[in-house]
This record gives sequence, C-alpha cells and structure tokens, in this order.
Amino acid sequence: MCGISALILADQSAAACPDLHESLGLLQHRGQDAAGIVTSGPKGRLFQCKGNGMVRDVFNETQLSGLIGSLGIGHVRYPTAGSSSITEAQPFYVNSPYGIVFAHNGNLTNADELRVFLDKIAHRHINTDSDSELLLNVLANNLQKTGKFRVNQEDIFTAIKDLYRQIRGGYACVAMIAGYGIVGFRDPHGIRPLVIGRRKTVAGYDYMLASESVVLDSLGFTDVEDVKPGEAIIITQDSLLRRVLAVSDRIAPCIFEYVYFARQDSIMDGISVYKARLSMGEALADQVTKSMGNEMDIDVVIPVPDTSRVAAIQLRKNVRRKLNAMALEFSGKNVLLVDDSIVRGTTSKEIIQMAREAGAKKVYFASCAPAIRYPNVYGIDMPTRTELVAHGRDDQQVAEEIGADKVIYQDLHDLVESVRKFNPAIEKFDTSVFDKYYVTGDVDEEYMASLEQGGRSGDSRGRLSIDSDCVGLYNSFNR
Ligand SMILES: O=P(O)(O)OC[C@H]1O[C@H](OP(=O)(O)OP(=O)(O)O)[C@H](O)[C@@H]1O
Ligand SMILES: NC(=O)CC[C@H](N)C(=O)O
Ligand SMILES: [Mg+2]
Repeated sequence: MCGISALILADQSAAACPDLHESLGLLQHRGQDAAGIVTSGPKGRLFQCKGNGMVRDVFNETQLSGLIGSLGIGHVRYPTAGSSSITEAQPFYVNSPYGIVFAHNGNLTNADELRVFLDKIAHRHINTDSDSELLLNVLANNLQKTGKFRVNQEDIFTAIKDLYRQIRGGYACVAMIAGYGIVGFRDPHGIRPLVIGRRKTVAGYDYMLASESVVLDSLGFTDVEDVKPGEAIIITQDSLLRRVLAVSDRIAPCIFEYVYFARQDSIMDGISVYKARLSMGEALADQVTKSMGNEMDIDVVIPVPDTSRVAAIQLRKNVRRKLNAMALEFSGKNVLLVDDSIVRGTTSKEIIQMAREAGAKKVYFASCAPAIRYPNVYGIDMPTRTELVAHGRDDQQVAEEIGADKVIYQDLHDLVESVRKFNPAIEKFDTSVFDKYYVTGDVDEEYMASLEQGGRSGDSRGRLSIDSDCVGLYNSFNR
C-alpha cells in the first residue's frame, strides 16, 4: 500500500514542505519502505528528497529546508510492483512536457501492455519495473499530444480522460506540474481512496489532497470531501476545477481499507473507519455465537495487539516479541483470540502456540475478515495464492494449519453490511481477496499464474531488488 498527498498554498512565499512532511508521517502506516517529497519553487524549479526507509529516516532538517516552494506532493511506499529499490521511490519525475512529478497509490493490472505501448508507440524510456512510472508516462504522453506551448486545464482533463481508457487497476494519484499547480484523480471504480480539503488563510485558501482524511483534519483543513471515482481535480494559484471524467456502474472501494489498512480516525467514502470496525466486531460476535452453538465454552476474549503501525516497525522484529506481553492471560483458560485478518497465518500460528505454551486449554481464533483466498491486485501488498493460508483450505484445515481448535471467520455479507450501513449509496466494495471477483474484469487465471511465477513485469514478487544510493537512475557500482 502507499500514501499520497499534494498541497498548494495560497501564500506563494510560504513553504509547502512542513505540512507535506507531516502528512507523510500521518500516512506512514500506508508505506514504510520509501518516502519522498517534491516541491515546486521559484521559476518552477523542482526540489526533491526521497529515499528508502521511514519518514523520519528519509528527511532531516537540512533536507527539509531545501525543499522550497509553496506547492508540492509527497509519497510513502509499500511496493506492489517492481522492487523496493530506491530508484522506484516516489514521486517520479519526467521533464517533458512541462515538468511533471507524480505519486501513485494502487496497482495496475495491464502494466505489461502499457510497457509495450510506451516503448513501441510512444517511444518513452521506462527505467524501472514500477507501474507508477508507466502511469506517469501515459499521462505525460497524453499531455504531449496536445502540442501546446503551455498547459491549460482543458488539456489536463483531456489527458486524464484518455488515461482512464488506457490503464486498468486500482489507482489514486497526485501530480504536480512545475510552476503551475497540483492535480489529483481517482480510478473510475473508486478502489483506492483520495480526499480533498481546504484551509482558510489571510492570503486565501490552501488546498490539500491526501489518501486519508486524518491528514487534512490534523493539518487544520476543513470541508473535507472524497474525490469521486473517476474524478480529476486541478488546482492552480487562481482556480480549482473538478470534473468526473469516467463513470462506472461498478463503484467498488476497497473493503480492506476498513478492515485493516486505513487509520481508524479516518473517514473514507463517507464512512468512519472506526465505526465500521466496531460494527464488524458486533457482526463477528454474532458469528462466534452461531458457530460455537451449544459448545460455547470461551472464558476469555483477547485481541491480537494492533500496535500503532508507525511504532510497530520498531517492535516487530518478530511476531513473538510483539505478542509476548499477553501470555499471562492464557493459563488454564479457553481462549478466543481475535484479529482483523489471517493472511499467511504467521501471526495466528505464533500466538496460538504461545497461548498453548502458557497453559491455555482450548484456543479458538476469530477473524474480522472472511478467509483470504485470492491475491490483491489493486494496491495492497498481499502474497500470492499459494502463500495464503486459506487458499485451497476449508476452515477446519486452516484451524489445523495454524494450530487452533477452531477458526471462526466473519461472513462476507456481514462484513460488507458492517461497512455499507454507514453509506448505503455504495452498493459494492472490492472484496476480491475473499470472493475472487475482480471489478476491473481483466484478472484471469493466466494473470494469477504469472503473479505466482513472479514473471510479470510490474510485479514485485520474485524480483531482485537493485539497491542504489542514487535517486532516479541506478548506480552502476552498486550492482
Ligand atoms: O496472517 P499473517 O500473515 O500473519 O497476517 C495477518 C496479520 O497481519 C496484520 O498485522 P501486522 O502485524 O502486520 O500489523 P498490526 O500491528 O497493525 O496489526 C494483521 O493485523 C494480522 O495480525
Ligand atoms: N502500494 C502501492 O500503492 C504501491 C504503488 C505502486 N504500485 C508501487 O509499487 O510503487
Ligand atoms: Mg495485526
């Protein structure tokens, strides 16, 4: 997963960087492999700082003070395509046309096709395996076709409208055109989230786009709204224009944002993540009661710790260390462990073993999400089918695999309703990891098999990471 943000300040003499930097800290849970900020300063000059690691590792005071300019964009990355090489840290930049920088949350499912198109037809050099670099180059190519000396809003809308026809997958994007303004757009199915807000200042309104509303709330922005599926927004010093450029009858925001990914203090597509999680818990309680029936013998319910993900990276040297503090609760009891999800089964297996070592009599495991049996192809870094503990296994077999006496999964319909009841206007969610229904319609057996082989360009699995301390191009001496 990734987090993105974009900011344009009303006061052109002020610096966008401090707020962008803070926005990335607030989005850190969405990506911990790399972070980057690009700002646009006087004469449209672009200033960049990006690298591998957490936000606090990538930026220091000196670097931040060098990021001058009143507009900019930022990114935190958890790769789903390409590798974790620093060369794929975002934002990406192309100089032609106009000087564009770009940041993307999501994952494209037709990356192979785009790569060929950009090479053979558009004659654009792609230097990495990142699908986001492809996306940027499709946008740049579309803008180039206008042949204009200076860009205008209509041209940008046309370029994005064309892009909607060319690319497939999940994507929320922000871009900045040097010295001109910021742009945001969201895929026609609304799979990945993006919000916009404004902040009144003496100089006028500042505008910010971000993956999650928590960023805008924390930075004092108000009138926070979701960018609509298929909508593009262009903000310059003088204007804000927004337009829905692609309409889909299959709106399907990613349900996993509510289950696990988003911060609980965010509101996404009009739904409080916190309230959705409470409601999932209620539905799961019913499911547990139903599934235990007359054999209900649970003495204690224990949540698997959900450490703040920002801090967790420090604590997460291994699963056991993370879970250690809970062992005392288990002795002599029938325990129900509750987690948001079971993916590979690593966490559940480990904590169940710990519970048994600590003297638990019976250990049941309940998951707020249904069984995850299929990969995510829209921007959440999940393993391939064969690595998923529930793939090809029924509930009983999963229980055996993770060492539980019983596994109780949330029912998919209940999960959807737990979220949907807060915004019934959303008829569907992307639930592909549970039911194999991929809303873009292009994810077939061949695609899945290629994910497993790690052979598809644009897929991170099975690929070597080419590390380099040179941002933008590979450093030869490190290879
Ligand atoms: O079956 P697995 O492959 O172990 O994956 C599932 C676990 O991964 C996540 O936790 P994680 O430890 O990543 O982060 P958290 O502290 O935010 O819960 C999730 O909350 C589950 O606990
Ligand atoms: N998780 C994401 O949103 C990743 C964005 C993009 N596919 C990358 O790998 O950089
Ligand atoms: Mg967890």
